[in-house]
Amino acid sequence: MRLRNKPWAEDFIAAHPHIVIPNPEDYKGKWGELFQNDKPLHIEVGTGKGQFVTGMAKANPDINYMGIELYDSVIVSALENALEAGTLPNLKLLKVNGAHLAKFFEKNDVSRVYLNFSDPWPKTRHEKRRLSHGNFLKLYESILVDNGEVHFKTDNRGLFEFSLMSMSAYGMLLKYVSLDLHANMPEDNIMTEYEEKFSAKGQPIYRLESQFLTKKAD
Ligand SMILES: C[S@@+](CC[C@H](N)C(=O)[O-])C[C@H]1O[C@@H](n2cnc3c(N)ncnc32)[C@H](O)[C@@H]1O
Repeated sequence: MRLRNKPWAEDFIAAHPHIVIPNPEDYKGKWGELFQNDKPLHIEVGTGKGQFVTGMAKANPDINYMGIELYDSVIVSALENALEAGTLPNLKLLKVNGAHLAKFFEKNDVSRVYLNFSDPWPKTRHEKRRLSHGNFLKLYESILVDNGEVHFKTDNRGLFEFSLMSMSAYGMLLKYVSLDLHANMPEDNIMTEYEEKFSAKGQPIYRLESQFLTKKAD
């Protein structure tokens, strides 16, 4: 059943606490207890309707996935996608602001961060809201394992260039950069909703993989 009536979203979400975690602060430092295993945890910040995390969870049962989304009205669609996909014990959703990740995760909780088609916030005065701004990178570093990675896809050239510069200025290693992912699409690429929409229009998809480097002691 597809829910169109968004006022129902809150109740629908609350009825599925095994997928949309109602008390994420309880698992800080011990997410393995929730998943009942010690597999690595990969999170997507700004998961939208969750097509990517659901597809990744199906394709990679040895990794735990968590889709993080700000809005009830959007995460309800991710929940519907997760339910339609059937039993995926390695998939959870969190309805929280990505700016507050440190409330729910601590160092070594997360092995990889995905940022897919993040809002570009094109005005310079809003650049701190971009999910690849240095302040967000610092936050990701504080919850990732040593040498943890950030994987990023976008259709937006301005955001892509900003993110390359931001990650490079932060001292991250740029491991992979593509200016047209679909020209030579990796077999294991899982498309997001936005990726499908923009690539269908013939727009190039930019992608990068970057890695935090362990800081040497002085
Ligand atoms: C443009 S959509 C992309 C959705 C999906 N990742 C995709 O590629 O199809 C960006 C999503 O990020 C969410 N978002 C933006 N800022 C966020 C934040 N600070 N924390 C969590 N989600 C956020 C928005 O609500 C929106 O659903």
